[in-house]
Amino acid sequence: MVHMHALAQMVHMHALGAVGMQRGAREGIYVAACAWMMGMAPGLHGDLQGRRDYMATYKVAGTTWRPTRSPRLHGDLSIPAPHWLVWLVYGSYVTLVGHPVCRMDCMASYKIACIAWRPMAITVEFTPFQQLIWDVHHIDPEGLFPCILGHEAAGIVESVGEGVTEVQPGDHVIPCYQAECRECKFCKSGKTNLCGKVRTATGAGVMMNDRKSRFSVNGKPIFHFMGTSTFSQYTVVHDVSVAKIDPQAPLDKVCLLGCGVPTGLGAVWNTAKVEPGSNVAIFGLGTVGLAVAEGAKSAGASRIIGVDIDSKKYDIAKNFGVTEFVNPKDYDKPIQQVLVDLTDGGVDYSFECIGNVSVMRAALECCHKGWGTSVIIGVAASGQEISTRPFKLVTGRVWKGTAFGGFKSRSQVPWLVDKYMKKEIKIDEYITHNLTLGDINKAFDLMHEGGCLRCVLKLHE
Ligand SMILES: NC(=O)C1=CN([C@@H]2O[C@H](COP(=O)(O)OP(=O)(O)OC[C@H]3O[C@@H](n4cnc5c(N)ncnc54)[C@H](O)[C@@H]3O)[C@@H](O)[C@H]2O)C=CC1
Ligand SMILES: N[C@@H](CCC(=O)N[C@@H](CSC=O)C(=O)NCC(=O)O)C(=O)O
Repeated sequence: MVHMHALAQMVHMHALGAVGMQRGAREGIYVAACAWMMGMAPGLHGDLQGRRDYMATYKVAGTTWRPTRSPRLHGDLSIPAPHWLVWLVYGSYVTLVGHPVCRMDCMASYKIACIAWRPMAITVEFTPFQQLIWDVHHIDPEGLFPCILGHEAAGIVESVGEGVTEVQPGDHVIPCYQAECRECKFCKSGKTNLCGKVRTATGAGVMMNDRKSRFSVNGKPIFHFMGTSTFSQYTVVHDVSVAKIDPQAPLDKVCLLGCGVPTGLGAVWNTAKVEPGSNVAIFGLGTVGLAVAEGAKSAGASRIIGVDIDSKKYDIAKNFGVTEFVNPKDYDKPIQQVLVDLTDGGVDYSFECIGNVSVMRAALECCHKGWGTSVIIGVAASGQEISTRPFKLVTGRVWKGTAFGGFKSRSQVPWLVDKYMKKEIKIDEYITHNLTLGDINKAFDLMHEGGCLRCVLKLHE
């Protein structure tokens, strides 16, 4: 009973938009409202017919939506059936095209909302719908749809469930897809930042206590995503999945500390433990790769070689510490050989920040014999496998991986926020675009053109 009660601990946070609200099963928690815009006609872009009286954003400054009833006690949303199609297609698109879509979408703080299933359909060019559905399940068994996407955000606690002690309504928080319970085998090991307490539930898109979702549309459950589902104005997360942060910190900036920036910094500081004077190669100069560069520079690396197929990345990468740039397209020989030749036998540390298994091999093989360490950060499509000659490991190279840069989320995200407030780490520099939700397609275009690192989407001006 006690155990069940503990599992029921949750936090209700109003962060972004939301989707349907549902009374919590046992814990008396309620949530959410919807955030999608009512102004546009449903149809091509899949606008949803949310019930206006549940457009509850009453604690969100500047909102035009006002609840006529408490969002805590009522509600579901009414979504016309055809929009499920849009939603599923969008979900498939995210899964197939990969994390850039998710990640871009996830940039949000309170005053900001992203809606997972809105206009994305227009960018989908895949054809057979059934094939898409098959791919959703085939490519990523954890990619359950329909769901509310989003995992990189910041917000304010709206209400808490019984037994929640570490956060209170009004607290500023960053949701943590990597939880930290401090009591499971993983947390107590001192060897990892992974947490086992709610992982099986978050991987299955449900809450831990009753294995059910807190979101629904027309009575049909909508899955949670990564235990966060931050593309909504309100969300429901486990209490072990929020880090309480300095209330002075600007939420529309520190939302980036929910994933990519800590991952890059932590890969260097916690996972690789780069020493002063090291040679470092970074494959992929998106936000994660640039955060690796920033971390490597602060760790005292002497050479930081950025590798990217987009030469435009070099100019920006210099500002994060990259000292040299290599575009694999400029060479006939394998990129690992290019790097070995450039560095008198190989680099001390390499980081794969793309999610490409061929590049992961190159990143390992460009490491110096005897000691070179390669850290896999990129998330490959589910089912993909890495390979190399075992001899590469026999002769002293080390292959590692990292999730959230090895940071213990609840303990260390507040520390990262403080470092940002003291100007010891960058955040603003990763935000290349600030757009409104209505411009979300433009944001996707920018991202695909390679000109966008992180785009923060505002729901309302
Ligand atoms: N392990 C973890 O905890 C986390 C992993 N990730 C993963 O890290 C990866 C990077 O994320 P972002 O920086 O946000 O992505 P991004 O899409 O912004 O950046 C990727 C970069 O790789 C470059 N690139 C693509 N193919 C390449 C190739 N063959 N050779 C060289 N460069 C190539 C692109 O031009 C781009 O600059 C993703 O796979 C993401 O899922 C992100 C956050 C946390
Ligand atoms: N479900 C995928 C693997 C997804 C994955 O590796 N996720 C990363 C976070 S990516 C952030 O943008 C991660 O840290 N995972 C650790 C975890 O505990 O989930 C698959 O099945 O391949």
